[in-house]
Amino acid sequence: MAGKVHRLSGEERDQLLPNLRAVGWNELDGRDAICKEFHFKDFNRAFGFMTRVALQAEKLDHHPEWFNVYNKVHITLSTHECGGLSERDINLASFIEQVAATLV
Ligand SMILES: C[C@H](O)[C@H](O)[C@H]1CNC2=NC(N)=NC(=O)C2=N1
Repeated sequence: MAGKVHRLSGEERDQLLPNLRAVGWNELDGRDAICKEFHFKDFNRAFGFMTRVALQAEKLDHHPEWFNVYNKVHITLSTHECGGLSERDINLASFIEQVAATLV
């Protein structure tokens, strides 16, 4: 993804975050980032999910911080380039939701 990224303004957050909060994304304490834990039926589904997210992340050059144990995947999104939340995180979170909806 080329181009400048900026940290979301208060107004942008008011506009973009409620949809993600509604589906279980939370803002971190002490860090400008969002996170969510996904639960799948088994490891196979969890890893299938991660594979699909990984391929998209690579395409977007925007990578999740994540932790997997068996059927759980905990994901944190933030943009290093601007030191906080940007539109890229919102876009990747939306994609992640679409993938999860087909696998949970
Ligand atoms: C050089 C490379 O494009 C950058 O480091 C990319 C890679 N993946 C990234 N992933 C995330 N989550 N945030 C970034 O700012 C970021 N930057």
